[in-house]
Amino acid sequence: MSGSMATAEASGSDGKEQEVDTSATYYRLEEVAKRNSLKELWLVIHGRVYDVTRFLNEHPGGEEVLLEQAGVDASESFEDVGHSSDAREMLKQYYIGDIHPVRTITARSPYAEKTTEHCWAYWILPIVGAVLLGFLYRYYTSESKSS
Ligand code: HEM
Repeated sequence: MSGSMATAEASGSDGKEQEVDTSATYYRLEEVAKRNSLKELWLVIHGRVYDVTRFLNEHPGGEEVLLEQAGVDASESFEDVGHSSDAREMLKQYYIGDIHPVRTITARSPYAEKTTEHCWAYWILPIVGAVLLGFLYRYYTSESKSS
């Protein structure tokens, strides 16, 4: 936690460069999804992006399982296998960046709320208009009857 915050703070000032061991690179899920072949194979485990292209032949679990998870979030499959701590240690070698945090947040709530607001406006305006027209119609018809 504090590590990533330090990175974010330091990335703005050039003087602190030596203190920053990992300047975070962010990828979007769409970018990861494009690397889904034997030529180039990326996958996501717990929000981190791994380029496992050169690991395919070396994976003790075989390249087939990695191909199945190519370009997608493989966190669940990775955990289901119960990989050893050695395997987790190996992840570091293939780490290339993180999944973009902003996109994940905006994709969930604020946009969804906005669309509902729009829907309401689209519904309410015609209804209010129709009710007003109804009243006007009744007003005029009752007036013409009484006269
Ligand atoms: C970069 C990511 C990965 C690394 C570094 C990695 C590493 C390893 C290692 C070192 C082993 C040997 C057993 C162990 O030490 O736990 C292993 C086995 C295995 N892995 Fe992975 N793995 C990765 C991703 C995956 C993924 C995404 C799957 C998807 C299902 C997977 C499925 C398996 C299976 C089925 C085995 C065989 C387990 C067994 O023989 O008991 N691995 N992996």
